[in-house]
Amino acid sequence: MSSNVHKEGDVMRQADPDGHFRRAESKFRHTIPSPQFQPEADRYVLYWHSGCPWAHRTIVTRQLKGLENIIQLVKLDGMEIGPGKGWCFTGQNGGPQQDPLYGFKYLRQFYTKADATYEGRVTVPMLWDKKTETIVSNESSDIIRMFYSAFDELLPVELREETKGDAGLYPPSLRPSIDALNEWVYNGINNGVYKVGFAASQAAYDANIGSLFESLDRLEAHLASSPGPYLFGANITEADIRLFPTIVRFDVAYHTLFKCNIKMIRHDYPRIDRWLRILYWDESERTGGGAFKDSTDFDSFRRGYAMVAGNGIVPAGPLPLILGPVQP
Ligand SMILES: N[C@@H](CCC(=O)N[C@@H](CS)C(=O)NCC(=O)O)C(=O)O
Repeated sequence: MSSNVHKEGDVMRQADPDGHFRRAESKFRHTIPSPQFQPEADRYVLYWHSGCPWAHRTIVTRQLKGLENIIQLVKLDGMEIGPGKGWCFTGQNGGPQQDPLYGFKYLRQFYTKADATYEGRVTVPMLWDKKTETIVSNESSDIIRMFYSAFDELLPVELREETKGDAGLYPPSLRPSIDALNEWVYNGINNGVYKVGFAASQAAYDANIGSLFESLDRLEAHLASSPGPYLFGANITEADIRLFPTIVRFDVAYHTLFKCNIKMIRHDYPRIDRWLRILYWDESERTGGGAFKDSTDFDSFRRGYAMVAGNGIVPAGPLPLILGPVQP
């Protein structure tokens, strides 16, 4: 009973027959660097949609790493429901009218170009290789790790992970701690909101809502017991990158549209809220000039979640969408 295989037209069906949402494994898991995929400028293209939290982490990382001139970005700006449809180009929400490489209208066309027999879900983010004309990866957690260091030889010395040492995004000294936190944050929070929001039965909702808020409580406690301002101290790490897209959507989308409404970040989790605002409002060099703020499109994800989890009506609040800047 897994959601691994979804036939065309199943875009809106997210839960398994028992009402539980189970995220499918990503199918394309190649790596850069590898013999087939070498780091080169202007060879790879990242396809994304601004509503998607998994794509959001790759966009943040691209900017934090200064990869803007190395990895091309192409924005899908629509979602159509029906057989053969899904993520698409409309030209009406800040993206191009059609794909600049092949003139495709749907993301699905890349998946079937890469693998004519592909039957899995057609998801963003997706990293495309222009040279071999195939998908490198459609797994955000792998893509961000490639971005940390695979292209470092093409970047100025000060942006390389080797130069940054313990201040890097995924420094060897912190890897076990980051991995451990990622694990429960993914299950309880990143994917936790989806297990609640896509639950198709009361039993599935009831089974998952508690662990989401227990995980948020645990996160608040983690921040209370750590030096801050970031999850692992004075430097932004992978743990912050992976958490941010979920937390920045929480009050304005998940709380209402996904029924994650036992508590709100801004009213009930002062340390998480502070952490969020420090990242969001930072437009200094530390964030590549605003990687978190620039990549956050509140309207896009409010509209997106209203469509997938509601009837398309976008709730007005809470206002403001995010509280103001705070000093780190
Ligand atoms: N494991 C993937 C998940 C990506 C994912 O689920 N993306 C969603 C958008 S937020 C998607 O494209 N959904 C379309 C579908 O499931 O049909 C990753 O982290 O990259």
